[in-house]
Amino acid sequence: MIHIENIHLYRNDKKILNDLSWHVQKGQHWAILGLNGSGKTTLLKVINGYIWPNEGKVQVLGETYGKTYIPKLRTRIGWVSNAMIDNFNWQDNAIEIVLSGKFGALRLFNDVTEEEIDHAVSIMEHFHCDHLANKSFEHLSQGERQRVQIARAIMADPEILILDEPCGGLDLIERENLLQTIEQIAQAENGPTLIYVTHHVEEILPCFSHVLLMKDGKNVEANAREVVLTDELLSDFFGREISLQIERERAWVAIK
Ligand SMILES: Nc1ncnc2c1ncn2[C@@H]1O[C@H](COP(=O)(O)OP(=O)(O)OP(=O)(O)O)[C@@H](O)[C@H]1O
Repeated sequence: MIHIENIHLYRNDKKILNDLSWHVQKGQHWAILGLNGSGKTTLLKVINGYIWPNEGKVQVLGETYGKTYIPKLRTRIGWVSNAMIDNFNWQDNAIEIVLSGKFGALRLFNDVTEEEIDHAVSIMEHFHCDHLANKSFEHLSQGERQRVQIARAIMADPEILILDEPCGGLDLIERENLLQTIEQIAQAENGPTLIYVTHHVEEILPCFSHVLLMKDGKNVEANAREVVLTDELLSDFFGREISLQIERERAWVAIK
C-alpha cells in the first residue's frame, strides 16, 4: 500500500525527514507514535503528495511519485487532520461537508443525487452524527467535527485513511467514543488501511497491527504492535523509564 524508501527532506538546512524507510502492506493498520516535531505530519504530507522529499522513493497504492498524477491518486487517500478543518467553510452544514468528500473538494460545488444524499446520511448514522446533518460546522463541538470529518473521508471510499491526531482536544468520554468508531472502521470488511498518528500510547488500539516510532525524522522502529509496545523499547525511545500496564489489550503508560 505504501512503500517509502530512504527519503530525506530538508528545509532551510534543517533535516526534517532523515533517511526514512517504511512499508505498509495490505491488511495492516498502523499507528505512528512520535514526540512533537518528530516529522509525523511532514511524512503524511509526503504520502499525500503535498510536499516532495529531496531524495528517496515514494510509492503509494502502486503509483510511483514523479510518474503519476497526484490529484487523482489523492482521491484514493482519506486524510483527517486539524490542518484540513481550517480549509472548510464553517458555515456549511455537516451533511454538505460530508457530501463534499465524494468529490474530493473542500466545499460542495456539485449537484448531488438523492442516492448520494442517502449514502451520506447512512454514513453519518454509522458514525453517530446524523442528528447533526443540518447543523452548521461552526456550531459543532470538537468531537462532533471529528466525526463529521471522518464521515467525509469515508464518503470517498478511500483505500487508505490517515487520521492525524483525531483525538487531540477531546475529553475522555469523547475520545473513547471516537476510538470505538475508529475500531469499527478497522474491523469493516473491505475497509481502508488505517494510518493513525498520535502522541499517546493508550490510543493505540488492538486493531492497529503495527506501530512506527518516529524521532528526529527517522524511523526508530517499525514493527508489530506487541513488539514495539514494551517497557524496554518505549523507555529507550522516550529516554525515560516507562512502565506499561496492559488492560483490555490496551497499553497505558506510567513514567517512573
Ligand atoms: N516548511 C518547513 N520549514 C522549516 N521547518 C519545517 C517546515 N515544516 C516542518 N518543519 C519542522 O520540521 C519538524 C517536524 O515537523 P512536523 O510538523 O512534521 O512534526 P510532527 O511530528 O508532526 O509534530 P507535532 O507532533 O508537534 O504535530 C519541526 O521541527 C518543524 O518545525
